[in-house]
Amino acid sequence: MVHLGLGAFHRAHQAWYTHRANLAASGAGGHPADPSDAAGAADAADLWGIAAFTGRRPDAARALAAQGCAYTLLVREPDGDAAERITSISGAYDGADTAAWRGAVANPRVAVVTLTITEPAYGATSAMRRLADGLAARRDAGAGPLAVVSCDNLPANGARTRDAVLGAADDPRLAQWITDHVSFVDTVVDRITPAATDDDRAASGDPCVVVTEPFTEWYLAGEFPAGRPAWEVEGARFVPDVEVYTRRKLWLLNAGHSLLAYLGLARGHTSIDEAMADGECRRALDALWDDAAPVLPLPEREIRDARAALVRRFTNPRIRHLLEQIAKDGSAKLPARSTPVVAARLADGATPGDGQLRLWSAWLAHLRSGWTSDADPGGAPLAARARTSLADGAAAVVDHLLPAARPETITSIVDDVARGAAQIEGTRSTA
Ligand SMILES: NC(=O)c1ccc[n+]([C@@H]2O[C@H](COP(=O)([O-])OP(=O)(O)OC[C@H]3O[C@@H](n4cnc5c(N)ncnc54)[C@H](O)[C@@H]3O)[C@@H](O)[C@H]2O)c1
Ligand SMILES: O=P(O)(O)OC[C@@H](O)[C@@H](O)[C@H](O)[C@H](O)CO
Repeated sequence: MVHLGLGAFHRAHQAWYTHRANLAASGAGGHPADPSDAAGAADAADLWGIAAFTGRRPDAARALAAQGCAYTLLVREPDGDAAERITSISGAYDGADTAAWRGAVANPRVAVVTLTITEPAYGATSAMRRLADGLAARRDAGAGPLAVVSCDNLPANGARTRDAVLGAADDPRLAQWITDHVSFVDTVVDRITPAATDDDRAASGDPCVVVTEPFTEWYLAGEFPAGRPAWEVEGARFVPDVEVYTRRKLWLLNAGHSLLAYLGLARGHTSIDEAMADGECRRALDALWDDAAPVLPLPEREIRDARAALVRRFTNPRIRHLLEQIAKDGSAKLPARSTPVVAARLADGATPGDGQLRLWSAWLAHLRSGWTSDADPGGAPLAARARTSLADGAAAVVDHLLPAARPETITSIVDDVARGAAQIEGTRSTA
């Protein structure tokens, strides 16, 4: 396997599933061969190794390579940590090392490329060019078909990757080769994995430690023309279509996270569990979920259970998920987390939903006071307008989140969003 985006989540999720699949295959577990080394050990045929590339900076690759690519996964249970040594990553590389990248993707023993490159990367050209470049090297090497598996929090992430990579392939013959040989798998991934802290590193004695929660989920839909690890060993589910799971995850968990982040920051909180202890945030979360429930194509009972499970996960005081981390890149995240709910409600003749608009208001308040260009480069034009006035900011937010709505609908939503932000800020909506 090859991975792009060597962050915390990949190491808590795909690398862990692969590690466990290796353990099951070998009976004992072992360190697999590095797929970037074309002459790598053939005796590890049943084990899967991951050549993992960082996306933007070399630091994570250097630190991991310096310790032989193995690291500690701390699974934070409510009453203590369970530590596991993960050995599925077999090589860690600076993403800027284009020779290593091309060599890895072109290796005929590589069957799967996974991605965790964050949501904005799908609208930017650099990551998709890199992927197209690797696939061009694979075509030139005659290395055959493979699967590309996006593991980012986006609806139809496989289809979205395919469209973006075809857009980045300037040569039509490469685009045709990709269409004929590359399968883009849609996924829904779930495991709350906050960035590790200095305390976590000191306590574990591992500079590359990853901290995560016990819960984990992975739905996949698509073909693996060159094979794959037995991820089902740990419960990964291969399904014909992931759409319903996508909606449940993005509309409940991720939208809830974004609401708690923007409202929680405005109310002086630092982490998800702190925001959950604030009655005002909890009521806002319930209202957000109440709005999503009627347009979620799931039995009522399933939605109730999913909400209860999320309350348990969000209130885990041992997972300190920082609101600042979740608040990043709102301009790329909210169109997937809230827009479809509001659009579906409007299409059903319902109101946009006060709970959803509270999220939009909280985001507007954040654009006015908490936004920084490195935390959300794509939000710059919105923040500029938001800082001019609440009314202009509300219009910019609604334009961004609901570009196709009817003018009379927009006018009333803009007013509501401005009023909500004024209330969060304790100012007047005309300010
Ligand atoms: N952390 C979680 O709880 C979680 C859970 C489910 C899904 N995810 C998905 O995984 C993504 C990464 O989360 P994380 O916790 O690993 O974050 P992280 O900050 O630890 O790592 C992000 C990785 O993405 C890379 N990256 C960023 N922009 C890129 C670009 N333009 N091109 C290539 N690589 C790029 C970075 O270099 C880094 O390796 C999230 O954005 C989300 O879509 C995360
Ligand atoms: O990772 P992001 O930046 O897409 O979103 C922040 C969180 O909402 C997210 O990481 C969740 O923790 C995760 O999606 C849980 O599976």
